[in-house]
Amino acid sequence: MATATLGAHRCRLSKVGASRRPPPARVRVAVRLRPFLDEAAGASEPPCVQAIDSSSLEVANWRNYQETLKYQFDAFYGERSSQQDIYAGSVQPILRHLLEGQNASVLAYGPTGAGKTHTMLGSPEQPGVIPRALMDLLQLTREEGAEGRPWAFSVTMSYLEIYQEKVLDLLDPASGDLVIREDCRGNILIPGLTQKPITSFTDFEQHFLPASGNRTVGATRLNQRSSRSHAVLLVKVDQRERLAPFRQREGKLYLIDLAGSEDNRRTGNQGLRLKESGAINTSLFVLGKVVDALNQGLPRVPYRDSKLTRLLQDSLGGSAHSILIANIAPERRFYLDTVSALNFAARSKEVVNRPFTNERLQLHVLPPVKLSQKELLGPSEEKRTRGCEEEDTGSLEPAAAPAPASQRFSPLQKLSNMDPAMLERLLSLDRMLGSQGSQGTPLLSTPKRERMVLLKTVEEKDLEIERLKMKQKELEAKVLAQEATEEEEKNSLSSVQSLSHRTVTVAKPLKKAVVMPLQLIQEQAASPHTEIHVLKKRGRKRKLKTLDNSEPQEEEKVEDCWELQICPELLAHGRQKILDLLNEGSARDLRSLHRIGQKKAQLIVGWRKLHGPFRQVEDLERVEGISARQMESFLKVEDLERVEGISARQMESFLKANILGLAAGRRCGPP
Ligand SMILES: Nc1ncnc2c1ncn2[C@@H]1O[C@H](COP(=O)(O)OP(=O)(O)OP(=O)(O)O)[C@@H](O)[C@H]1O
Repeated sequence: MATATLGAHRCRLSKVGASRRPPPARVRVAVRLRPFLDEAAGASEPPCVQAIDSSSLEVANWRNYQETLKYQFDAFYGERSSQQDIYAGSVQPILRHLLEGQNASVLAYGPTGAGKTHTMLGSPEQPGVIPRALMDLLQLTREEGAEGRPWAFSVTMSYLEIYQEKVLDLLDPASGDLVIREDCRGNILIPGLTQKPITSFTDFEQHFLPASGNRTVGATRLNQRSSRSHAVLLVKVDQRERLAPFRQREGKLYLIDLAGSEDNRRTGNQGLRLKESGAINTSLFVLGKVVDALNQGLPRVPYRDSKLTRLLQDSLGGSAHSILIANIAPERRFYLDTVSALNFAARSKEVVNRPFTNERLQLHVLPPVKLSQKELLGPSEEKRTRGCEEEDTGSLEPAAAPAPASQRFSPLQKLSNMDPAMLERLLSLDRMLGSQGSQGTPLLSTPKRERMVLLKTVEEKDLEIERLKMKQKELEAKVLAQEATEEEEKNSLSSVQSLSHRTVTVAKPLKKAVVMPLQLIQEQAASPHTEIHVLKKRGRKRKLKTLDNSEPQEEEKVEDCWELQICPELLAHGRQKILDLLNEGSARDLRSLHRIGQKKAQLIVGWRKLHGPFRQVEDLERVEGISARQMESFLKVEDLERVEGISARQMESFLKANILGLAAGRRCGPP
């Protein structure tokens, strides 16, 4: 007895960065054998497929009837298996991933007439995977999203078919061929595809049943109601965290009933049917090539060679938990189709996906809009007397259908000359209050006076945070400078010449309250230590000593001389930060730099106004006293012409004092 050894290659994904890649999840493969459609035929001929156990089967080898081909899958469902067996055994377990913001897909594959539509759709008496999954998913989201649970859920559905390489919206058949796109994270999108919100199974049926009627089916010799297209039901589960940090997740479930591969000698297809069959077979052929490319780790996976594979890009070798249900028929006349479907299934089981949680933090930073004091304070006294409600909704219209998000925030937009970070916090606060139920008073609906008080409090807190951050930066720089001095002393004392450098792990600075995309946070987390190399011996320096009023004289003793050596990346980063500060910082910001007092800060600002931006940090040396005339026209600060600029000698110590501190603060985000 020979055993098939198919799909022996392990799939290697073409993307790099293995350490940060999500854990792999192999495409799971189940095989379902449909019963004989004609019982009489079943009684007279044995099925061409034999079950071995619940996950393996054997097929006679047509080249040598003394042999059988054995196949091992994740599950094998025999003729007597019910719709519930397939659903509970293979599909239900992946639904939970959707509630974790991950993608999942179920594909029914197999030759025409082998039972794909029966498996996916079923009948009212024997509902298939689609109605069962929807029923469970809606139930799950209801339970998990109940009041008091951390997440709120919303579910939407879209339904499309790929017919002769056209993507058609089954919920809006008039929309024409749609385009498939990919976002920056590799998610496949179809702009313009109808999305219907569904909250109950009745909702789902209301949309799904008529849309199913729009699917292209036709009669062939092998199937009276043969699907002439690939049908894709997309169910999106959006979830929103009710409390801070207000994460949002999106999980997508693809339920796909593929059109069957067709041998046109047996289907007797002609004309349109033949053309349809050509498109179906071509896309299934490309599907096979995609699976092979993934298995062999080829650098190019031909996803774009057909609409079907383009759509399945994030399900095969992509980000979804995928299950392939290969449907096969027992009749001998299906033998070759059966072996070919089993071979495809065996290859697919080697494909490895990398599902990840599709999560982001809510960030609606509004562009700052400068408004007059009058606009800031809202309508006039006279208008104020009309009542807070009208004023605070920012509209004279009575409350109607919920406005789009951008409009809902319009009252806050009036105050948007504030720091965007503060606005974001307010919006989050508002959403939090809003999500507490209709009784809660969202911040934006509070009377203006209270709102202003709240805004002021938040502003004060932000200022305090800023002050603390400045202080922290100063302390960090001091500690580093002190460490450097201690090290210098230590090295001088021990006179260990061989020591060329030492590595210091910079104390982790407090995190700045910046909302960052999860991916960015993960990337930053991947480099846990910031290393600065300090104290490289430069040589020996003669110490000069001044004797009385005479000229400086050389002292006999020579001292070791040490210099800071910072890793070049950090050095460049620190310099850039200083440069940014010099070009964009206010006089107050500039004072956060070491060796820059109030007057020098004003001088720099004045210089910038006169001469344009600094091109490099060293341009500071060019800063010198500004003439009284220039001062009058630009600064109106009388005594700056007496302030000296920064000399070349001061420059070195200025850089040392500042670069280290600023570079050490690199993980805190932009200045
Ligand atoms: N497990 C099953 N039990 C009973 N009848 C089945 C089963 N599977 C399929 N059938 C019946 O077999 C016939 C063909 O099935 P179906 O239309 O699902 O095939 P298909 O693979 O979707 O074909 P096509 O690719 O041409 O659309 C249908 O009449 C269906 O009811």
